[in-house]
Amino acid sequence: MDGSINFTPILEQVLDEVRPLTLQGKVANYIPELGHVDRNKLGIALYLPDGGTYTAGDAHERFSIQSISKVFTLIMAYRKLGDSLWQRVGREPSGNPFNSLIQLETDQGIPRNPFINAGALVVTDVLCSQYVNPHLAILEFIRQISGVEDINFNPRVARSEAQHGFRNAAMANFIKSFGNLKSPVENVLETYFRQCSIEMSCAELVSAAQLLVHYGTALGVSEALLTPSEVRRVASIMLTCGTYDAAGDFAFRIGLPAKSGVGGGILAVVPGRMALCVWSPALDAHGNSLAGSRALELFSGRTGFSIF
Ligand SMILES: NC(=O)CC[C@H](N)C(=O)O
Repeated sequence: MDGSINFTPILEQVLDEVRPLTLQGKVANYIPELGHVDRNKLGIALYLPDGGTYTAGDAHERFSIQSISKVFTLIMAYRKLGDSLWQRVGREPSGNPFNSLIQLETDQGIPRNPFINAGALVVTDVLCSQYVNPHLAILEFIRQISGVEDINFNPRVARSEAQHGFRNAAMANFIKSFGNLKSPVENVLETYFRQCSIEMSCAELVSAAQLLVHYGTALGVSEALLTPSEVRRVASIMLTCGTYDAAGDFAFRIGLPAKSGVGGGILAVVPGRMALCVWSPALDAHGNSLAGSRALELFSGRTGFSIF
């Protein structure tokens, strides 16, 4: 695809086609505060290195990034620990739902990958050991790489999740029992719930993802934050684990490394080529945005933006 194409009409057409799907699926309400979001919201943003940013629909409205935050915390922890990170968390798809506890016992508290909740808690624990105020460090990092200074937490969402986060608390305690959480469980959970409550728009997420598109160089940051080979590894984990037990189906239908969140956002990235973010709050049974997944599928099918 060449940079002179105007992608806005393609994005608008994709949104028009998937709009009926926003009525299907379920807005996540196991975090009660997320259940109040309007299911009619639908936005998409595309960043191309040689073409800039294209947007359609509600691309500038902020939503709860939830598990998309796991991409940013993984990058931060990877920067700090390098390959020794993989002693504490694996990089194999789990084939199980994002909040499953089932493999943790047989795997001795080493979560399968950094994008299921168990793995993300370990990654957040790494940041708790590295920073005095890890939640502020995460926010600062996201502000820095996106170039948007007023990105923030939503304290109501963080509190709502803390009040109902029994599974995550069980998981964190279980991992701690195997010695794979170093900080107190309460600190790790508090940081994790806050990072999940960060609000960004599709346009802001594709800005932040420039770090991966440009092989480690972020917007407005002079030094490289990751090496090109680290970027390829993060993208590979997005492809194999970023959409949980639907990752195989995502690779088959869409062919893009992607990370979803229960706020209804999905961020897809191809290093060197593009970042694409879609938001529609209603989710399918795997916890991935239903209309959002279809939008990515239509877009990649129509433009040939697939890694395969
Ligand atoms: N898949 C997700 O977005 C899950 C994130 C959510 N905060 C949770 O821990 O349940």
